[in-house]
Amino acid sequence: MSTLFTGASILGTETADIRIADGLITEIGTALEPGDSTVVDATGMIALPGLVDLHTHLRQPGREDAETVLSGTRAAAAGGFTAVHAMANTTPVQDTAGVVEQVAKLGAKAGYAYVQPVGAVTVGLAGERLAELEAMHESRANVTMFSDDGQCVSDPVLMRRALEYVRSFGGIIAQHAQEPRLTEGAQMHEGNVSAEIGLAGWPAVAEESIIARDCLLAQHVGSRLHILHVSTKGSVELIRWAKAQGIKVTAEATPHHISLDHALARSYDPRYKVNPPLRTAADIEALKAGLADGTIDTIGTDHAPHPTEAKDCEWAAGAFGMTGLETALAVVHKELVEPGLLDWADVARVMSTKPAEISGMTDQGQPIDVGQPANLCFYDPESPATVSGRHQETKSSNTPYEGMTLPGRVMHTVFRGRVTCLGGKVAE
Ligand SMILES: NC(=O)N[C@@H](CC(=O)O)C(=O)O
Ligand SMILES: [Zn+2]
Ligand SMILES: [Zn+2]
Repeated sequence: MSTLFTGASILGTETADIRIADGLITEIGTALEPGDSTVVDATGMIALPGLVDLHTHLRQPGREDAETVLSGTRAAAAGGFTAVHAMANTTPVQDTAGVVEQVAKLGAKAGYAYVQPVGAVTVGLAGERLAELEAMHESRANVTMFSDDGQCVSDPVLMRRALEYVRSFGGIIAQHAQEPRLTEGAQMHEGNVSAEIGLAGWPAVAEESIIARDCLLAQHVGSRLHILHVSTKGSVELIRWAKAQGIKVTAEATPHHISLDHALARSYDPRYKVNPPLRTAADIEALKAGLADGTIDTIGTDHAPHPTEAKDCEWAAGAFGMTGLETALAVVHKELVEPGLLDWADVARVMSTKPAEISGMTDQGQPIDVGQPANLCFYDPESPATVSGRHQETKSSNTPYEGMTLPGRVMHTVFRGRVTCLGGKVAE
């Protein structure tokens, strides 16, 4: 069985037909004969390697009311993703070989995207003692990335030990950079809007001080560090400095931090409540410039589904987090491609090649070439779509883009040769 995608523009440049069979790309060329292939029209669409997200909350085990591995990977397929990294803040926490293997197994069973579990750095995300990092690495889930995301590994000694520990097997620590003492009770970005509306502020320095510390620790012990959801201009500057020193640091920005700002909190709608908080226009500009010059390596969605009751309430009681898998590519198109900061090859880099490389994946993030695994995303850049949380694949409706029109949409997704999304509809 083979499928022929016709007329797509590969990374926004040459137009070609792409044939896939047996999980691989078997032919690329112009005016290919259909033969007995199923033909899928991709005219005018941008063909990208399947997107890879290093930062996804799938909520299973524990919060299946908000998301499951199945619903979350269906959302991934709808968003053009062929691999997601399932964050460790589940219940129970992904801090043992048993739990990470269970999550990987659920991913394989669902079949919509590669599910790579992230292991917790500390037992129960409690920040007190290291989890079984090596056992998780050696398990069938083959964990290489570890994170207490949701919590910061704030103890510098523990952070140092974690960095040292994973160095032996080429692992990486992904830090949620938030000095907890500086953010006690914090509700939103600390600035003129928080002062005006009377919500407790989360200062930029709470993020920047941890990034500075951890870059120096990574340098000291010679280990790899990844900074999750970078949100401030100062953070971008620190990471640019660290990279110039040769420190092995990589960094991520989310679609929401490059598109939305703290003024939205004036609505008191907890839909805009997220950790780290939405920042200022100047921070947004710095993040975009950082993505354009490579200081920021990846776009990570931080897809964080929450059930209605956790968001349908007053701001202070609302949960932190926003969904993002199904809007990520269109937001990147709008915020980075339309203004000319990135071209589609850059998008492939920040949303597929780089994240796959950071995680050490070998069959994702590959170029669109004959012989490569058939992991593909076809995006129509001229088909605006209005976001509706209720109509998304994710179980939760806490999208910050509700009612907004984004400039394009993912039409087809192929995961290891399986068409997981066709014409904007996720396969059954
Ligand atoms: N980003 C968030 O606001 N929330 C995330 C945790 C996290 O990414 O820190 C969640 O798990 O809900
Ligand atoms: Zn986080
Ligand atoms: Zn997260």
